[in-house]
Amino acid sequence: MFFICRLNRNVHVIAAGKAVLGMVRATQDVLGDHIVGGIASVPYGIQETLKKSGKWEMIPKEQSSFQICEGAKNNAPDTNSLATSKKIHDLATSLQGSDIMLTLLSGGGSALLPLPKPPITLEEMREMVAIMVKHAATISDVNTVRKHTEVLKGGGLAYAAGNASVISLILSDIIGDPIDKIASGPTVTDFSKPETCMEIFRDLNVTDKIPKSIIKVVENEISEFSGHSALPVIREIYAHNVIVGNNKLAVSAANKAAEALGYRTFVLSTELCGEARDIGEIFAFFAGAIVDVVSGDKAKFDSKQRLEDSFGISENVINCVTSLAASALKYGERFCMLGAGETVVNLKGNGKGGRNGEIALSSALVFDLLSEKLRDYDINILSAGTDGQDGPTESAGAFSHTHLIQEAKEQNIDANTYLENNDTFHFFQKVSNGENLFVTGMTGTNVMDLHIMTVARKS
Ligand SMILES: Nc1ncnc2c1ncn2[C@@H]1O[C@H](COP(=O)(O)OP(=O)(O)OP(=O)(O)O)[C@@H](O)[C@H]1O
Ligand SMILES: O=C(O)[C@H](O)CO
Repeated sequence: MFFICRLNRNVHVIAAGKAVLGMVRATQDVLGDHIVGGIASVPYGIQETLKKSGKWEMIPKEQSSFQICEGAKNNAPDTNSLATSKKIHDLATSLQGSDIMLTLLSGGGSALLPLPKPPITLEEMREMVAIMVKHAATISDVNTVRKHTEVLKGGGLAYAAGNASVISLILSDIIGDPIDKIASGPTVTDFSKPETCMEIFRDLNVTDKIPKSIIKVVENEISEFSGHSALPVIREIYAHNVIVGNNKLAVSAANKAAEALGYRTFVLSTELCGEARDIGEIFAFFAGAIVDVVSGDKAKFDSKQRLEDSFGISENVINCVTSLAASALKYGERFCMLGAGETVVNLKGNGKGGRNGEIALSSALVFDLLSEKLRDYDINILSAGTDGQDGPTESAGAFSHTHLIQEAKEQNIDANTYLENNDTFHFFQKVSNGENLFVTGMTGTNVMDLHIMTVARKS
């Protein structure tokens, strides 16, 4: 793509997402007074949290023409983020051809940039997302629908900026870094067809539950644009979209930190997805398979077989992990397996929890199943959201270990009941006074979830 724009005190910054405050600050440091103003839509409380944790390098410098607006409690669009979106839309439409709109985007941007297409209301958008998420829709599916039903998404923000030059710096929180899906792609030409929205509703079996106004907007689009892109392809010429970070960076940093602490490490994948509980069980069965190899016993309960049969993990990968771990453990070293990605939860209960709570608790239940075999090993798992928020909870995630379930039993807490009710937050809050909850507060970044398992022989 050929792209020229002249930097001359003409940069307007528009930022939206959980991780954009630090990005705003970095652009201020680099561009100085070339930035003439802007608006950042960020989550409630993030400025205070970052200040309290001493992350001053992530706090933007004060500038009267730059507004920082907080909103979207619990990552759901609200009247505050709607008001901010309207201001952002007005700013974008006021730009001239000689202006540069520097857009900073990260995950969480969808809830922070809501502007439903009439007659859809904010409440109906919230309802639609809640229904889809409850039926385990992936974020890609949710955002495909958002792109067709909201003004600023699916390239709408770039479109509003008319002839201004649009440059977007994007921090990815979606597997595979799809620029059109992250924060619902406000500056990316949308090539998805509106028909896909109806297919997604059908596949999730939720068509009847989706508010009528949303169905109507999608149907109108289908008849209006049938067979074409929802936006003129010419938008591509003006928008330059660049991924500036993703979960591979976070995993690589965690991997280096583990090595520095003396662990032998293995990265299972940075694209873990599917049902959260499966990922928890996979990690725990890997621990079982590792211990089987170290002990050389003919296992009573074959974890390797379980990894292959129930989760389709290839024999090659299992052998690779177990032999690496076994060679470390045999020589007194510790082993660390890392993974990252974003799972889904098929919500059946009415409890409070998140993907990471489910991963931690389901891994603990497998540890309990394998407790006899694992008794000479110190095995811990941390599963957490890099943004510091695990679903609608106050924690980033939770720790799991080989005696967690036993500990809970001794405290008359039944893990299965909590897991079945999707109530993992309360489980972890209750057991041992919450010592296994991982509470960080908002971190100022957002590159999906991290899962870390350490395995060591007990001394
Ligand atoms: N009670 C619960 N137990 C388990 N998971 C839940 C529960 N309630 C919500 N979730 C899950 O939490 C997730 C929504 O949380 P959140 O809005 O923080 O998502 P996110 O993907 O981390 O946000 P973003 O990507 O926009 O930064 C969904 O995957 C949803 O299924
Ligand atoms: O904001 C969003 O849409 C999600 O975090 C994915 O980027």
